[in-house]
Amino acid sequence: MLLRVNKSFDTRVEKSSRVLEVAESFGLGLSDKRFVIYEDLEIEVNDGDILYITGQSGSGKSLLLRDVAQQLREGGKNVISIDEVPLLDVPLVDQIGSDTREALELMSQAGLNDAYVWVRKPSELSDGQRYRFRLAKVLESGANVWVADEFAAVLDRETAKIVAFNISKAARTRGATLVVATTHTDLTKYLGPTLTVEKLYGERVDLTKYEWLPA
Ligand SMILES: Nc1ncnc2c1ncn2[C@@H]1O[C@H](COP(=O)(O)OP(=O)(O)OP(=O)(O)O)[C@@H](O)[C@H]1O
Repeated sequence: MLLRVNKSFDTRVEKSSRVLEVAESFGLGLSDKRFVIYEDLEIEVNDGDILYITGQSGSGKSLLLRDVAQQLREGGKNVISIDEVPLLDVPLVDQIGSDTREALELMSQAGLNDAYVWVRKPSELSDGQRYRFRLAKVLESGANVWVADEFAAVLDRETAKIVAFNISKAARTRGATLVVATTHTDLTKYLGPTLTVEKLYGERVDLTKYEWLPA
């Protein structure tokens, strides 16, 4: 599916006296302009693709990820976003999988390998543990597009790499499309993306396609 992304904002700011002070002190022009982040960016996303969106904070990763998710949804895909996974206030092992075995399998795939954690409720977990549980729920969801903003940002880098490898493998196994965005650029080897999108300053975007041969 060929997606076209356009995104721009009005740069009009509220001219309070402090804003005017800042503008004057730092030579900031306050005339109304368009702030263009994406202009006719074309991205081809097919079933089973793995998109790795990187770029500095504020460069436009989330905007792109949300737009891609929305267009795929409009194209009839069943899209799940890790941020939207609802969690129940019961032990983890009771809210995933059709039985205990499957529950543990899903959580292990998402990098949750600790029995102590399996019997805890989401509210008793660290951010990183909760993130991995959400990933496990994504694996279980049966959706054909998996979207994760701030991907693995709350994980230490070693765990992030393992989780990236596991989720990518799970996506390939299930034929799901995976779209992740993060400032971290150290996951290419582990995700094995079919497309990397590096958002640079202004409207600049670097796209790199990879040929990936299933093992
Ligand atoms: N509603 C809005 N009005 C004006 N500018 C906006 C609006 N929403 C986002 N922006 C601008 O668009 C740019 C991209 O935002 P986006 O959230 O996609 O960044 P990001 O790369 O995901 O950053 P981060 O890694 O910090 O989450 C930012 O510079 C932000 O200021």
